[in-house]
Amino acid sequence: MDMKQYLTRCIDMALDAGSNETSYNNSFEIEVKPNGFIFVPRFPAGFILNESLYQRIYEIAAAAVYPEYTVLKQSSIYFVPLGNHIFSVERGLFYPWFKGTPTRLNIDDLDNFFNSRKDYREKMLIPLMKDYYVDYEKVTSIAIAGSTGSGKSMLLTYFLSALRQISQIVIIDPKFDMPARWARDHTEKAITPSSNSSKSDFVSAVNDALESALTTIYQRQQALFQNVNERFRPLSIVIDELAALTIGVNRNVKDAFLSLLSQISLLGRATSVHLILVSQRFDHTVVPTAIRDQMNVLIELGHITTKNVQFLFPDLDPSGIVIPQGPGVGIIQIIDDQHFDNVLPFLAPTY
Ligand SMILES: Nc1ncnc2c1ncn2[C@@H]1O[C@H](COP(=O)(O)OP(=O)(O)OP(=O)(O)O)[C@@H](O)[C@H]1O
Repeated sequence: MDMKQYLTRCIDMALDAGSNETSYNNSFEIEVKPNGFIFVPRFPAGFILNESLYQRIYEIAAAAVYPEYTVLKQSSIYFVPLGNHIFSVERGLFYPWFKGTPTRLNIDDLDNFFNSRKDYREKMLIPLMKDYYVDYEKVTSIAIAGSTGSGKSMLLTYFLSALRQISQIVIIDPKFDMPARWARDHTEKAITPSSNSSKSDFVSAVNDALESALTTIYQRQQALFQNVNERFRPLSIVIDELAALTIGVNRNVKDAFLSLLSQISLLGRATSVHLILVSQRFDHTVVPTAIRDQMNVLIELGHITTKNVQFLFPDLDPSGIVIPQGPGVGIIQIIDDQHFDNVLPFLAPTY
């Protein structure tokens, strides 16, 4: 059986299951293309071509073609005109896919791996999975979410090793944990709480660092005003466990922190000032929606459920996305002008 026949049967049987009145039999056709397949309904049909039908077919097909293909989840119905000028079959529902499944990178020695990348452009392309890169010049802010033990620290260390080659880094580590140790071992700057000062003092120190980043942004804006082609070395502000900075802190200090963070997230794009934020959750008590909306690399690790993804991916219903099991696994979306905006299964690099 070829893919066209196989998909037709899978969809036909699953759609008809449990329904007495509706027969899909002979009422649609499947066209298989290299970059996806098209569900072509034959009108008049006994079903309604709506969002719910689109997503049901996605769920059936995504599982049916795994692991030969990965069908890309769309947030809404994807119509395509077929251009054949036959009223009954002039349109279809498109399901983009790519061959195979997302594949994890296994790296022996992280520092060696990034040191061996040669020129600056190559270093700017941070590999995240096999044949899947994020271009640091094209994105401003990265959000990493996930429950305890889901692999956030390991992924953050990976990003830090990559960024060390291309960016000035300021690390903010409220838990005095892995990022602080990494900074010590790699002689980078880290802001951490100290035993003899209050939490508000610590957040005030963080605010000083953010103000300094904002000053850099203003200076760079001036430079850009003079010369629109001016390029800057990236400055990356890395904040681990964001929630720890906003909970239980003096109201004024917290408001100042969130206001600075919002300004950096809004203005950093043109001036190469980046935010990398890590938090178990990104609900509105942790980060205002204005900041969340500016994030253009979104990663959720751990258990992927509608409830868990609602903050980083408010429009996503994750049902049907085939996510492998294991540590450092979840979903990713890169919003730039190079990737499709789809949410993909994600396997964080192992090293
Ligand atoms: N990409 C990965 N590849 C292989 N193993 C991983 C990966 N990510 C995480 N793990 C395993 O899962 C364990 C927990 O990961 P990690 O400490 O990064 O989680 P976390 O989300 O930072 O947890 P916490 O919030 O408690 O700090 C790691 O010690 C490692 O054994």
